[in-house]
Amino acid sequence: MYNHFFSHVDVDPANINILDGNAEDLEGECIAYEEKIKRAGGIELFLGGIGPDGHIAFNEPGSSLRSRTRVKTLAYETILANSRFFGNDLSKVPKMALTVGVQTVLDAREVVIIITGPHKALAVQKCLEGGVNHMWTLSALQLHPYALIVVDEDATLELQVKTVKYFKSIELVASSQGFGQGLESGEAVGRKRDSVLERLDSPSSPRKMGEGFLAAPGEGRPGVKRAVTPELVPDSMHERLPEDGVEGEKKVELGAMQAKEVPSLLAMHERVDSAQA
Ligand SMILES: N[C@@H]1[C@@H](O)[C@H](O)[C@@H](COP(=O)(O)O)O[C@@H]1O
Repeated sequence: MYNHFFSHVDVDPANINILDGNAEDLEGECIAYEEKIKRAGGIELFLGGIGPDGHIAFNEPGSSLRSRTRVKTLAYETILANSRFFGNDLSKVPKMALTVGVQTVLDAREVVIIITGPHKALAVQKCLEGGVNHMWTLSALQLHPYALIVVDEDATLELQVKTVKYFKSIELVASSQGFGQGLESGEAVGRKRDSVLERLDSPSSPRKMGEGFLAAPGEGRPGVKRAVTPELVPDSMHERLPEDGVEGEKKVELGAMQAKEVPSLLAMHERVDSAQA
């Protein structure tokens, strides 16, 4: 960690906290680690990798998705994968490790996982295309609001072509619209939330709780009437678009397949209008 990471970034050594696998009281060490995270205000960014069996941190297959920092017995595959750090001598690789839990990772504000190589391709497929599953613990990230998985081409080998194309196309469209992968700072998100809450609570806010709800006839709560608000009148989406397209819209260069699909989607209203005529 020092050679490959900490020595390259501007970090105060006092702020480096690595679990001590040689601590006398291993359980105490794990409890203290969770407590330190809590006292620091939580993990801002969790950066990690996975094993070929899809484990995140050292949360081997079958780990509880609610797990926290604890002692974990390593799978043979993991011992094998980590033998490169021990002169390829299996007997020197520890058989147990201290690791943050799946829930510890899920609690981080943002998670970035870097996955390279064909030997991780099956794990990528299981975790991205399959459901949330404790046998492939990376899959728990499907529940995280800000998770980014960075892969090389080799790691995508087991994915469906459709999946790879899908992710590439949404990336292209998002960047053409000026959206990156960046996550706003916690403060900025907090400020935005405060201002929205303030607006909702403001007495001058046109919408108060209960207004605009549809109550079944005769079952309405006192003061709540069935009303057709302007929002409930169906309108045509295309009428909201300016004649010459959305202002500032950038041209999206899509592959041959999408190029055919996008214009037909944009022209959807025309088909609806002609069907109604
Ligand atoms: N605990 C796991 C390791 O078991 C795994 O090997 C590594 C990925 O490392 P790499 O991307 O170098 O294979 O991620 C985590 O740290």
